[in-house]
Amino acid sequence: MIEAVGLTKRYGAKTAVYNLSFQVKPGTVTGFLGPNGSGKSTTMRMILGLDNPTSGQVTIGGYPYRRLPNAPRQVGALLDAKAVHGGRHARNHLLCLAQLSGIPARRVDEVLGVVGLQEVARKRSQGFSLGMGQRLGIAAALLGDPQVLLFDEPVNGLDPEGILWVRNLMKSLAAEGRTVFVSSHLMSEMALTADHLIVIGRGQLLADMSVRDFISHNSADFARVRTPDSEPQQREKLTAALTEAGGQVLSEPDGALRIMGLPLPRISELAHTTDVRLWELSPHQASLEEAYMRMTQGVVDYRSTVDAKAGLQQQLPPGAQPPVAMPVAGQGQPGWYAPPPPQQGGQPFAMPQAPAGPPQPNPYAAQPADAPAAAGAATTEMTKPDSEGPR
Ligand SMILES: Nc1ncnc2c1ncn2[C@@H]1O[C@H](COP(=O)(O)OP(=O)(O)OP(=O)(O)O)[C@@H](O)[C@H]1O
Repeated sequence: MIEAVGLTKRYGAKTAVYNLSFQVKPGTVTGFLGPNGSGKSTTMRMILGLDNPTSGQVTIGGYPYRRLPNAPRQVGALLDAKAVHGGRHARNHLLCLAQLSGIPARRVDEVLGVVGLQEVARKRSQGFSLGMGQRLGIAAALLGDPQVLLFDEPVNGLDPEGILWVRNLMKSLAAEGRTVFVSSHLMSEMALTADHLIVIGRGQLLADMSVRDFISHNSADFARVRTPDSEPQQREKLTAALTEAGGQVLSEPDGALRIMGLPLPRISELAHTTDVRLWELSPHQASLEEAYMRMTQGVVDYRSTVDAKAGLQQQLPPGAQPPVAMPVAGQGQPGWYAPPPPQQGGQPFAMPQAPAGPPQPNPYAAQPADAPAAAGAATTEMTKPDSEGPR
C-alpha cells in the first residue's frame, strides 16, 4: 500500500503539492487525475524518493522508498519513458537495470516478450517511436516483478492495440493483488481501467473515491430525446413544453435534446400532450470525462481561448443578424459544468482533511489575482497564475 500523509512540496515560491493525504490500496487500479500542472508527477516523484517532501511523508508498505529493503524488487515505475540512454540497445538497457538490482538476465527476455519488443530488442532505443519507448519503460517497471507499480501516463503515444494491452495489463496486475497507481489524462481510458480515483487540483486533494461514486457525485443524470429529424418544429414545440415544465434543455451535437431536471415518464407525458412524436427517449449518466470536467473546472491553470480570428472574418452585410444557436451540452455552459461553490479556504470540494501535523498556511486560501475566479469564467490568454523556478 502507498500512503501519503500531509504531503507538501514547494519549489521556492511555487507550491506544487499541498497537504495531500491518501492511500493507494492493493488489488485495485487507482487512477491519479488532475489538470496539467496539478502536481501528479511531483507526487509520484516523492513516492519514489526522487524528490523530498517539504513536509509530510509518503510511505510504501510502511517505509519511505529510500528505506525500503531492495526497493527495485518491490516497486516498479514508469515516470518518463524518454529517460533512457538512447545509444544503448533496448535489451542492454534492461540488462543494466536488472544487474543493478540483482535480477537474473532471463527476466529481461521475459519482460521484452510481455511488452512485445522482442523483435527490436537489439535496436538502439534512440530510434524508438514514442509508443515503443513507452513499452520499454513498462518493461523496466515490470522487471523486478514488484508488488507496487506506478505509471505516469503509460498510454501516451500508444496505438489502440497498445492502449488495450496496457488496460488489460493494469487490470491483471491488480487482480494479482498488486498496488497499481496510474496517472492519465485520457478519461475514457481511465473509466475502463481504474476502479478507484484520486483527483487533485493545484496540488490539493479534490476526490478520493470509486469511479462509480465519482461520476454520480459530480454529474447529473439526464435524458436524451430525439424528435423526427425532418420536423424541426416538433423539436421546438417539445423544447418549449419541457422548459415550461421546469426542465433544462440543451442541444446535443447530433441534434438530440439533453434534458435535466425531469423524470422520463414526465418527458413522455409532455411529448404526448404536445402531440410530438419521439424517435428516442433514453436515460443517461454522464461520462467520467464530464464528471471530471465539472469537478476540475475551477482549478484548471492552463486554458485555451476561442480563436476570434480578429480582422480575418467577413463582415455581415448591413442589417444581417448572426444565426442564433441553441446551447450545446458541455460547450461553455456554467449551468452544466459548473462545480459547487468553493468552500471556505479555497477548497472547491468538501473532502475530509487528514490530520497533517502542525497546521500550515494554505497557499490557496486566496485566489491568485489572475486565476479563473469561477466556473465558466472567460479567460483572455493562456494563463499561469504563479511564476515558477526552473524545473
Ligand atoms: N523542479 C521543479 N521546479 C520548479 N517547479 C516545478 C518543478 N517540478 C514541478 N514544478 C511545478 O510544480 C507544478 C506541478 O507540476 P507537475 O509536473 O507535478 O504537474 P502534473 O500534474 O504532473 O502536470 P502534467 O499533467 O502537465 O504532467 C507545476 O506548476 C510545475 O511547473
